[in-house]
Amino acid sequence: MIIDGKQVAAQVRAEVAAAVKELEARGRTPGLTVVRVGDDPASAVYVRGKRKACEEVGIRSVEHHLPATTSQAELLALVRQLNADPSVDGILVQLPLPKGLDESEILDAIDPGKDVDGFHPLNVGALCLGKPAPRPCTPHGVMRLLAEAGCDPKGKRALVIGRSHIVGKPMALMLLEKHATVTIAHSRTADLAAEVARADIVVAAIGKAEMIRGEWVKPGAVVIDVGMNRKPDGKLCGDVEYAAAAERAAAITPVPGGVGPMTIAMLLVNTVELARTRT
Ligand SMILES: NC(=O)C1=CN([C@@H]2O[C@H](COP(=O)(O)OP(=O)(O)OC[C@H]3O[C@@H](n4cnc5c(N)ncnc54)[C@H](OP(=O)(O)O)[C@@H]3O)[C@@H](O)[C@H]2O)C=CC1
Ligand SMILES: Nc1nc(=O)c2c([nH]1)NC[C@@H]1CN(c3ccc(C(=O)N[C@@H](CCC(=O)O)C(=O)O)cc3)C=[N+]21
Ligand SMILES: [Mg+2]
Repeated sequence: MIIDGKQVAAQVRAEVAAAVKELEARGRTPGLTVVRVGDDPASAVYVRGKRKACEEVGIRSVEHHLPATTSQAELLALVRQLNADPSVDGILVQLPLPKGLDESEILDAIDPGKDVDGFHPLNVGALCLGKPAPRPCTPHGVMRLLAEAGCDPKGKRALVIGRSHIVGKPMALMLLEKHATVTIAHSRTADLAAEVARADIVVAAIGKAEMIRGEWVKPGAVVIDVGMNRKPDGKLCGDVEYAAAAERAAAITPVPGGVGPMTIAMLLVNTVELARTRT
């Protein structure tokens, strides 16, 4: 079974569009502001996708594109200006920031009530404690894909490969919340193949083209590929050796068309939710 992220994302966008209409009937158009500093190529793809999705569902989207030479003080000033702007419901500062900028100081400065990414320490803490708060879009989207694929994590061995603040760590917390037995692997993991071979659910969030071999996958496992890598021929591919893994997996997400579209859809969900709570 191929888990069709494009299709699920379209369904989520339709739900969001209905919620936007409701808010609009109360005179409230949700607004998302994206801040991009410099020219990270992966970020450019993401920004285009977001703009299009916002248009489709009726969210007002504003983009600030600053040069790579922007100073910490200038970026902080912009964040504070957006915090104070009542037309802004969600603020997203595109990561990674260019070298020399202090990412954590910027994320801390975002109003936690406008933190669409769920990266502010207060919202990370809320996730950790199981309290309601905006949730990081990529792992949130993965949870929705698992649900759509009929995969209940309860009691399953889940392996998350990668421990970044934006994907791996929150992913592990969300799987734990759904009662999976969670393992987190990373660059110092001793025997990755053995960890994969044990897992009922594998979430790969590494950033290394096709490094998870299909033959490692346990027959009947559910494989979620978060990776977004570009091959020498320019094509996108994931962190999992797709064709070989698909032969063994019960269900698997493709790249593109898997997790990526869901990340954007969940960003819209978070924006509308923030607008609602601010109304
Ligand atoms: N589809 C989507 O919506 C999104 C896709 N992505 C993609 O997902 C991937 C991961 O992103 P992100 O979490 O930001 O990446 P990071 O680079 O921040 O984290 C990568 C993680 O992978 C681990 N890792 C690196 N090499 C190995 C290895 N050989 N074996 C096991 N673990 C390893 C690292 O371990 P250590 O901590 O020890 O260094 C680290 O924890 C990227 O391809 C990115 O483009 C990201 C966000 C959204
Ligand atoms: N503050 C912040 N939040 C993020 O969530 C964030 C970020 N910074 N920086 C960059 C990464 C990466 N990311 C992607 C989201 C969607 C696709 C996506 O839509 N991918 C399409 C492919 C598009 C294509 O064809 O090129 C797909 O997988 O089908 C990709 C990448 C979010 N990130
Ligand atoms: Mg994808």
